Amino acid sequence: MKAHSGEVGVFVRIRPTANFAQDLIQCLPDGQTVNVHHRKNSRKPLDTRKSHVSSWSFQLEGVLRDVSQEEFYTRVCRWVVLGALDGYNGTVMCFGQTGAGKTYTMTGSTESYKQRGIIPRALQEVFQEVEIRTEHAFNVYLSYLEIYNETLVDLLSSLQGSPRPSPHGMLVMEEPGRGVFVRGLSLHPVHSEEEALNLLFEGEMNRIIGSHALNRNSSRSHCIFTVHIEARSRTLTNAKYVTSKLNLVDLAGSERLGKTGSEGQMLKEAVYINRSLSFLEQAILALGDHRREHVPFRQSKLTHALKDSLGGNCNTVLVANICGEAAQIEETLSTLRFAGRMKCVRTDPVVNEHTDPAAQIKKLEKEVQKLKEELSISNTLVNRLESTYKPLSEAQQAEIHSQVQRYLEGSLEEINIISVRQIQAVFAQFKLSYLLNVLPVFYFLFLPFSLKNLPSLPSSPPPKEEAFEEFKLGQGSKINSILKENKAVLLERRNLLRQLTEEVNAVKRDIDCTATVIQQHRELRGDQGQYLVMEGEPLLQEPDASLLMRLRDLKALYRQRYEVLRDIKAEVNYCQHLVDQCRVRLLSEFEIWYKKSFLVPEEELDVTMKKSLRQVSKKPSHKKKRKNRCSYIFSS
Ligand SMILES: Nc1ncnc2c1ncn2[C@@H]1O[C@H](COP(=O)(O)OP(=O)(O)OP(=O)(O)O)[C@@H](O)[C@H]1O
Repeated sequence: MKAHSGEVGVFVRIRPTANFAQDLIQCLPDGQTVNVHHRKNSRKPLDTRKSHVSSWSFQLEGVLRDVSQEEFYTRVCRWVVLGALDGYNGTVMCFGQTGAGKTYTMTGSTESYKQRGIIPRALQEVFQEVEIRTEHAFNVYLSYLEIYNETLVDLLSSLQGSPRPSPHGMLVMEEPGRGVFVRGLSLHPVHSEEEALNLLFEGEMNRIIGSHALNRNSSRSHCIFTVHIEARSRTLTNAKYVTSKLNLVDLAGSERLGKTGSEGQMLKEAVYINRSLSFLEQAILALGDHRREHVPFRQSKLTHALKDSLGGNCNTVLVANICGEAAQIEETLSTLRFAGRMKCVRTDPVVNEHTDPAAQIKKLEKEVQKLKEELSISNTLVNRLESTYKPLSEAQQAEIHSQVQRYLEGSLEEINIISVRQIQAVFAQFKLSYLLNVLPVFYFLFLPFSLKNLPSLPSSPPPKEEAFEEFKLGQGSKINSILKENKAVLLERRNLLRQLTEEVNAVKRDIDCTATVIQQHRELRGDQGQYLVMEGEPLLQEPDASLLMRLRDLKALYRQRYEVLRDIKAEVNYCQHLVDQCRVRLLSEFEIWYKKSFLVPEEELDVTMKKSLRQVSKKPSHKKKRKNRCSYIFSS
């Protein structure tokens, strides 16, 4: 199933009625056009003297009247569900006035199996496909979110294994790579259609129980049922996998406040619904206008939660549910206008492909192993010595250090290349020498190691610990003092870093507190009905200007301190690097000094050292050959 690139799929579904207003609503035979004629005084159809008739024509992807639930699902939703199984995000959303058939379309009627709606049919389709697509392993999870009066409710939180509700409540959030998600919303793994349906019923039940307990109307909320799908190939052993979200959204019914004459709790619910639907409309308008750079998604919980499901990287379908009666003609018109705007929103779905880091590592490890084996075979074929992939031993490192020093001093003409690892170690030694010579702090302290000032040779070597202390006071005193100095600088930088981190965290806490207070102010005003609604448009009152200014200043301070923190972090890393380098240098010089000072027998030397020493011995030397091999080592 390919994605529908282009526009959002918009369909109209007309609720069956015996009083269909034939003269006001005309469905054209093309199955895509609906014409509406509206008389200003249509509530009094007989009084036609002063009425003025206006006509509108809406062309959509489909106008569906008297279609069964099965046909509706097949024509409107099936492709979105199949797309989700292929890794495309999908959204099907029902919009319309109260009683127009949104819940019937989305969930269906409990009266008969035939009348089940989109959600149960989609769940059936998903698990049928999971059975068929044996080349993939699927993981399916469900979540069920309700938004009532701008409050987020987890309809599946009563289930076993759900995370404990966060003390901060649920929150719509965004993260790079993860997109929009609701923090604190429980996600439940399901393995069969039956298990999934049980969760749907549980959620429906919780919605009803919640509405009774809190004395509110269950159809006065927005509901988002989400099927989260993850698919991994069973045949390809690559680390790639795809994920998708299928959002099935039943919006609360839109209604005109004046018409219903509602008051108290009902009025408050209606204000919240109208406000969030008006924000939804604003977001849709912005999405449809390609010149607009900013889309106001954060104005309500609904638009924020649906941010990545209304167009863009998503197969989106809007079902505009309308009533066919003359008395509802104004609401029908307003629903069709919304549908017309939604048609302008563009979609460009792409598969959500991810790379599994653990699988990627496994794959690379296998590849390395294979390459090693191939290299080993090729070495055998050309009679080359086996390369080793183990890290260099201390003795090997000491030898490389000695070679580099002698090379720099001019006593060694060239360094024989043995392996890539050895080349890297040689370069590291060059770098270290360079750093020790050019950095001002080391410049005057650094003196190249000299073999001429060797101590007189004792008969048996002293313990290494003792010798090391002696070395640090004598031959290695310079590099030791550099190490000490660098350690002190590192400590001082680390303290500064700790101090700055605390400062930055304190500013962050301040920002969070201020933002919470601002949010509380806003909610308080909303609760007290201070959000005015004029002509369906909500008027927002801002919290105290001083709080907003404080938030702005805190954010600026945070940015500034964060930059300093970042610089200090880099300095600490650099200082740590220097300390490590000095430590290696001190140890390797000590190793050389120890061996040279205390006549370490040749057998104790590493094979690599012996080899390179022999190479040196083979070279024509301007120095006199000695009988004793050890004394020869010292002279080189
Ligand atoms: N296509 C249809 N065929 C048969 N009955 C329908 C159809 N659409 C809606 N109904 C019936 O109309 C009534 C109202 O429908 P429904 O509850 O789905 O409306 P709604 O838009 O969800 O309303 P609300 O916004 O209040 O939740 C229900 O009894 C439902 O069974």
